Amino acid sequence: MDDTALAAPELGADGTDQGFIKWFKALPQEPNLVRFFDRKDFYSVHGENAVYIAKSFYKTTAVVKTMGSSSNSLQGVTLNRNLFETALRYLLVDSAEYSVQLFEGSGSHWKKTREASPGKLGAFEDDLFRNAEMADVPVAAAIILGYPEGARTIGIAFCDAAGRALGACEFADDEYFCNTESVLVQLGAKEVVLPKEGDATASSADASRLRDVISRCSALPSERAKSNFSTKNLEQDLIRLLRSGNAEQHRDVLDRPLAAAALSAVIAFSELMAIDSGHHKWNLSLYDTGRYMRLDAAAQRALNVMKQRTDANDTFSLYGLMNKGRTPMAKRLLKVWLKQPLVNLTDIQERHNIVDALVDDPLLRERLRNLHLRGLPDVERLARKLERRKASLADLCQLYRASSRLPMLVEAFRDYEGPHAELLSTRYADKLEAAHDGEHLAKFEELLEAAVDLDRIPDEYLICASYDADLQELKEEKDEVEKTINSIADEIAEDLGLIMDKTVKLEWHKLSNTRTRCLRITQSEEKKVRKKLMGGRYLMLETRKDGTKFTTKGLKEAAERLQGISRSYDQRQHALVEQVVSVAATFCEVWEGVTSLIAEVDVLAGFAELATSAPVAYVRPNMLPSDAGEIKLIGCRHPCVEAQDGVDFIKNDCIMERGKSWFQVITGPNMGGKSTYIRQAGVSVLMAQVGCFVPCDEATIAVRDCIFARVGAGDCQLRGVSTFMAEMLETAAILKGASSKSLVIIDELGRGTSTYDGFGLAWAISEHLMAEIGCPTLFATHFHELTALQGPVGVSNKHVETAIDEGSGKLTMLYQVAEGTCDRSFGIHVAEFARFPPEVVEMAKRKAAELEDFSAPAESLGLGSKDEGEAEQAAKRARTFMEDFAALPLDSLSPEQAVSQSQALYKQLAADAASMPILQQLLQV
Ligand SMILES: Nc1ncnc2c1ncn2[C@@H]1O[C@H](COP(=O)(O)OP(=O)(O)OP(=O)(O)O)[C@@H](O)[C@H]1O
Repeated sequence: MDDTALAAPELGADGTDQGFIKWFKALPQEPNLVRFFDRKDFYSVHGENAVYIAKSFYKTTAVVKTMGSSSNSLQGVTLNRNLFETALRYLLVDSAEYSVQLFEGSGSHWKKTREASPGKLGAFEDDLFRNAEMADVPVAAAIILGYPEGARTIGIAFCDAAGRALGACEFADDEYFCNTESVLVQLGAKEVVLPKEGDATASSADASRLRDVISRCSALPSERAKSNFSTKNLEQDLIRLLRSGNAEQHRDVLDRPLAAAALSAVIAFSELMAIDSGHHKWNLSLYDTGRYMRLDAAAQRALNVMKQRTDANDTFSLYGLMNKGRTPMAKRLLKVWLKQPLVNLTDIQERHNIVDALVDDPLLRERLRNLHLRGLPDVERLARKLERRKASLADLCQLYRASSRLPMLVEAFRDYEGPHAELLSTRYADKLEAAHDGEHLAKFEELLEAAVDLDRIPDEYLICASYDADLQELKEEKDEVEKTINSIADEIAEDLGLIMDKTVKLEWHKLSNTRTRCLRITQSEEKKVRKKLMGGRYLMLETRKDGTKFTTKGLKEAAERLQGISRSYDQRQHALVEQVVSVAATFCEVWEGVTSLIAEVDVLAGFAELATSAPVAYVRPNMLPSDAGEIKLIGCRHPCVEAQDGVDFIKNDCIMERGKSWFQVITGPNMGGKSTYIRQAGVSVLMAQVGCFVPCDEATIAVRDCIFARVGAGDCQLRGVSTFMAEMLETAAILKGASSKSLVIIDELGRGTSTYDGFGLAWAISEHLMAEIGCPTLFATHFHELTALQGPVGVSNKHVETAIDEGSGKLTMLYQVAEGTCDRSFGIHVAEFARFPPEVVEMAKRKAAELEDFSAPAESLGLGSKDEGEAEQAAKRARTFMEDFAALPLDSLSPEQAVSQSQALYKQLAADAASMPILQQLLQV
């Protein structure tokens, strides 16, 4: 943000108006709504929002001014245009948690002229994206819940304004709304319309769980009256909205009452009927929930799919890592793809084929990325502007620039001679060529070449005179008068003995509402010619420090003529721009097709770039049908961890075979690399199904229909779930949604609890996954007891290896995942590390096997006895120490925590030993 953006403009008289304050205070209070007031040269925000805006954007409340008197006062803060746009972007797009209203007027007369919310940006689109890329596709959704025949059923519809796509579907869901959650994640909905509480048919428990799901998916719930869900006019509305003009062919949607109700609500919310330019432009489909891989919000988070505000750098998230596209369209498409990984084997392989071609042919990749795609404008947004007839001549010229690149793209594809030549030809070259033929974009280019004065670009965007006879005539007249003005000026200069453009200049002078031509001379020149100037021929206009302005009757008349002609010329320009825009708008459909091809090529070329530029090159995964029982990731890495500076990543194999190692339990110390190992497997599967190569040396992946991820306590706290049990039960319920074709990743379930409840549930979940679902599962846990699991799917126990340097006592994480269960003497290593006397460690080692059995007699602790009572006491104390030590959840503590807690126990023991010579003796040996 620059300094000018931070200077708060002063609130004027309007702001202090008592009428305004009274009127403002009477407005209904609505949470998450920010009202802006357009005060012509700046904007203002009032009340509580003023403080919020000041803190968020000025980083100080000093800019908040109190208006009015003490009995009737109101806080206000002002924003210049830049800051207004920044605030809008934050409220509506980045945080996507607010609605915004803009009021225009003065005094106490203000009218709401525009409003927007995260799922409906239309009214502010130009302000939002004038100086910033549109990073997301704004999708609005509507949900209605019903219980036909007693079954909990969801109707959901969405509106993707950018892609002009409407969709709806209806499905049964469980009490945790797992299916709804994955559909919301797939759609990337920013705002979800729901029937107003009270109006809704949903039970209150269901309604509140549904709201939780919506928030978990980072969408804003937006309540609307039940009447918005009425389907009374739906068919008529669809006839007007749909490209086909035919509602009948959408009986698949219309005959599903809840889907249709949700569709009505999303159409009403997005105000589609009110936007004439959108009529007959929309496509409607019955949304197939099985079309894409399902990811719930927790899986998205666990796999770091999307960027978080707290990410220290871009490569922390998969999106940041994979976002190598050159155009804004590619950036948006990647977000959509990451939410909608493919499940159809052929479609996945087709994307891999294209990436393959681009990996194998670096020249083609280079040509596409660095010559033809780099610097392309946001064609998608420009085309939409054009469609709404809001495009300027400059916008059309941007589209012209994009259009002229298409033949080069075609040529680049045609030059490729590798194994995927036919695919590149049919998928891109042929289509782009057809879009650019004489009937389509070549014609669009001709139109602009004929219409736009290309010589004046980029200084001015004007229709060229030759395009229109009237304009030509006006231009000639204008040139003629300008010539006259110049010769009058020359003649004046000669008369005064001055040199044009040196000692005298021809300039503009503002006279009330008009401008006229004049001559200006400096003060010192004025002294020399003052006599002549005062001679009556010259009319003095103004004398200031920077000189004296004057004119003559002839010059003034000529300037007036020029003004008249200029006005007509400008009007003609304006009319012609409108004409050109409306002709250009007939090409919108072609642009839509081109946009999606460019975006796709750009994303895939970015994947190829990532695959080749990663610290270790990625490989093309061999994809198998989803019923194949095999996921083999050889030399697998976590792409985000690997990409961090200074990380020397240790690769691991993750081989999951049905019947052998379909269910893997990974144990090992905290910070040992368990999470990274299980997440990198999930990330690789996700990347493969998005169409990307994978961070492995070799990979075979049976397509997954969904990835479920559950992460333990950390996540629980984040979500504010009241009890740990609730989280566990929810996990058990959510896993009902998994099938044998899913991938389940569970990380440290039950961490933070030492109760048997946690373990019992972890066991129950595992049993359920193995016996009932049979899906490949990676389970990182500190419950060693889970390693005793057995099942027909094949359980494989793994552990992450650590090493203790005997000399320094330093514990090193090797990050190597090895077969078998974790070495349980880890706790003893920690004790060594904590510099326990070797004898105590020795004793602990001997007793390690019996740790659970604390009934060992005193002698077994090797205490011997002179005095039975004292020995007994010492043994008792030693046993307590052993009990306490055994109870430390060493595997779920960091090494530092383990050491400090062990040391604390030891210190206590040593202190108690002060009064127990036997114990003292033992500790000092
Ligand atoms: N294979 C690896 N190669 C290099 N560094 C790794 C590897 N795996 C993990 N790390 C590093 O170790 C850190 C801890 O790893 P991770 O979170 O996976 O451990 P964990 O055993 O799951 O611990 P926790 O139980 O605390 O989640 C990671 O942030 C990463 O920096």
